[in-house]
Amino acid sequence: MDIENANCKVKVSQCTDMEVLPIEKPIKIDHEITGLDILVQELHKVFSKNYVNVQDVQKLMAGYKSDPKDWRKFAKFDRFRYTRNLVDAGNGLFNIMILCWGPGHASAIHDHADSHCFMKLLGGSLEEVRYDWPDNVQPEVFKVLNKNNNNTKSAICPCGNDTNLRCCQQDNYQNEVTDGQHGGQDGDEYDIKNMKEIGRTRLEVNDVCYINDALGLHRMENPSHVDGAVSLHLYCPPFESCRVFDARTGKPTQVTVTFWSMYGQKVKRVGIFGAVFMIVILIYWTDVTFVRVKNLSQRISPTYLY
Ligand SMILES: N[C@@H](CS(=O)O)C(=O)O
Ligand SMILES: [Fe+2]
Repeated sequence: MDIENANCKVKVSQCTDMEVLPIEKPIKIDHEITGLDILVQELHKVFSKNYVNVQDVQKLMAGYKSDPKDWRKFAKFDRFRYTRNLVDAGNGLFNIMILCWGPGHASAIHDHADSHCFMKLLGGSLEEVRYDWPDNVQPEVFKVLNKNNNNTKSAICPCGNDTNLRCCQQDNYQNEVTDGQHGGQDGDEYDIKNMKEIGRTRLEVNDVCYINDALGLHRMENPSHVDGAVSLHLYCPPFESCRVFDARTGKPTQVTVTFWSMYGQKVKRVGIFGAVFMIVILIYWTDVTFVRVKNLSQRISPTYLY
């Protein structure tokens, strides 16, 4: 498999039988993209084709020069954790979002649900730490390739000498645990020191990087204690859940990814008190309706119903 030429309209594990094309290195930026809205338009054009080369997406993202006036309206920070803010849903073929990292905010070690993940730094700086898959957990792509973890990774890592399109690791998820099961068919034994760090990359404004499950796992961190950081992420195909890994043992947990805002509007969340309130109202309403129906039924046909 040659990830640099993978068709990112499909999951990574479905890219294994593609034709190998010559690789252009370093990736040249064909033309400058003059705004975030133009970048989104260009991405729609590219994704309207049957085949979308990983490099085409990298080039487009690299061709856009970060300008806060383009993305300020999407950049919504939270005090406690990084936020995911949807910019465009890409007709279901990709999604593009802005992530806002407060000082010291970080993601947990995660995978990318067999999708292709592109990231561009828009503001501040971020550090990406990449990890090997834990011994007893395998991504779908390794199962398909039927190769061992190490061989696969070294064969396909697209890192070149290009400093702008650096290979990096990152993930996307937020901290809503939806499934306490750990790994399904994956092994049940998780040893301390299961997570092996395999690289660190500092990203500066306008750097673009790419990761998928064949390249490993990662976490991102805003190393600044003072400044925020803003990054632009594109995932294709889009995914709704991924796995996070315990940094000490490598134990995986399935989590749902959520948005803090969509198209510049904060997503309304029902907190625990809101949920309890709604349940009380529902019980009250059901009870009132039941009594009404019961009374009505008694009037209509009392003997039949009782
Ligand atoms: N993949 C993470 C962000 S990162 O840490 O790469 C997310 O989508 O939330
Ligand atoms: Fe990520």
